[in-house]
Amino acid sequence: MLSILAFFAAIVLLAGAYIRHNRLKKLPPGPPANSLLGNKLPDAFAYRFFEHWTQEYGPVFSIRQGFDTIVVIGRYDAAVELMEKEGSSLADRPRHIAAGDTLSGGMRMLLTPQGERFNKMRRALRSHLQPKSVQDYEDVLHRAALVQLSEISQNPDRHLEFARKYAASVVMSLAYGPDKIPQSYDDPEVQSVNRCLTRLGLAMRPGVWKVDTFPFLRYIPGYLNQLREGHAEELGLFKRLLQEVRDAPVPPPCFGSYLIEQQEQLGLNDSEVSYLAGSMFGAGSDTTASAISVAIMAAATHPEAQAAVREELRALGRPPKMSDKDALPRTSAFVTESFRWRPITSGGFPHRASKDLYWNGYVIPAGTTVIGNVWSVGRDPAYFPDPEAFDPSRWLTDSGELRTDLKSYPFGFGRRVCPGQHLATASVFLNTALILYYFKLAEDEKKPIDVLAFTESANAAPLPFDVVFTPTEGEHAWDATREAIRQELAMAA
Ligand code: HEM
Repeated sequence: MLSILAFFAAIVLLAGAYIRHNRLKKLPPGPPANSLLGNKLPDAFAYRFFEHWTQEYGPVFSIRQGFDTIVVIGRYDAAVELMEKEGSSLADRPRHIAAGDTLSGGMRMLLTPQGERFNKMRRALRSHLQPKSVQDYEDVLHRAALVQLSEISQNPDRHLEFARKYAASVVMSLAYGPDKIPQSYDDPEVQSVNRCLTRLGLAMRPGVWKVDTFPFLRYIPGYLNQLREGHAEELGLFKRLLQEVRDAPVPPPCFGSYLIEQQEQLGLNDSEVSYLAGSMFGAGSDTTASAISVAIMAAATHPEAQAAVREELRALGRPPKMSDKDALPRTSAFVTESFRWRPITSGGFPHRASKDLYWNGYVIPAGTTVIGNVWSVGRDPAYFPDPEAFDPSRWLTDSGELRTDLKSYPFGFGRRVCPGQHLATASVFLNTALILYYFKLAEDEKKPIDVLAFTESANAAPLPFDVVFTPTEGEHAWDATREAIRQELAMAA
């Protein structure tokens, strides 16, 4: 008993010394903290709460959770200076024993620490998701977007569900080939992958797995069994899905085929390539679906911005395509503003400093968790005046072109920036353009949309909301609109 007490006393003393040592290093300012437990954080929407601390303590503030220091960046210039320019020193992730090491076996790219495995995975994903490769997927995206449009035209009340099905179709088809396009979001394979994602989301919730704060808990027999079983299940699923690609008589055009063909050159083992393809679904499906739904929400609640986009789209004289993007700056600006207004990964994803970093006379010590708070960076009043206003014109030059000198970082920062950003942007652009070409969107007066009602999770999804869809030509044009969409879909099939 005495030795256990002595052990814990030593931990407390060491932690105290560590905290004092970091204080001496002049950390960025921050709210006062309990000397042992650190700062109390709200149970929900910490990223919104952090905006208040940004206003109070400045663009870069520090907080503490147990023994860990966390630095939060909430303004544009500081994000560029630290997250972007110091990107190579912030390419690591904080250690996630529960979700990363155990549940993902260290192979889920999002949680993989900086190092050889991360570099190999990133190289493989990048080559397949760069802008040029995304262009090659134009037909897949176009067909899937038309399917979504057609479904909305039949059952407008279910627009959220159709956005989820669209995103699942695109990512499944890109990862495993066109045969894998699900017929519905309830498809058993989509559901199996989603079960894994739910488990991941739970394992990543701060405080759920105490082992992430007290690593010695990992040695308690049986403690991590539930996560180990989860890992075995998801590895089995990801391996089976990739094996189906391997067994196909003709390799389908997809990321899975590329991984199998290039496996040796990429230097990745069977489990790693399986996880890489499987992670694509995890990272890219619900995020894209939520971003499409946010654009729908923005359109329904901002009739003038919506009308400006429709005018541009209608001037084309035919339904828009992905390749029209350069000719549709207002539509692009609308999408970019929807990313800023309600970013999906609102709180950003934690990075880890691999060396001491210096900012304005403060030190961010090596080992610190650094979070670029996407919500706040996109609300920096110096760059985005009246930040809560939805105003696509902030992304346009005086001559109406899309600005290239501004970003709101919805896809994160530096070396860990989302490799799927071009694909996701193409998806949101195409769906927004097609929906606003064919339909006028409005709020239901009896059920106004709560534009702040989102899920509390790493990727925020809008809670169900009602939208009134009316054909662009008016109520009388429902049949003609459905027929026009049906014909376009037939041509694209
Ligand atoms: C609107 C949709 C999307 C949003 C908002 C989004 C956002 C993000 C963010 C914020 C990160 C973390 C960046 C950081 O650490 O600073 C991330 C990482 C990642 N995303 Fe996306 N993403 C989206 C779609 C996609 C798609 C379509 C794919 C793939 C098909 C994808 C694959 C990934 C992967 C693999 C990572 C991990 C990268 C790493 O840790 O190095 N994402 N995403």
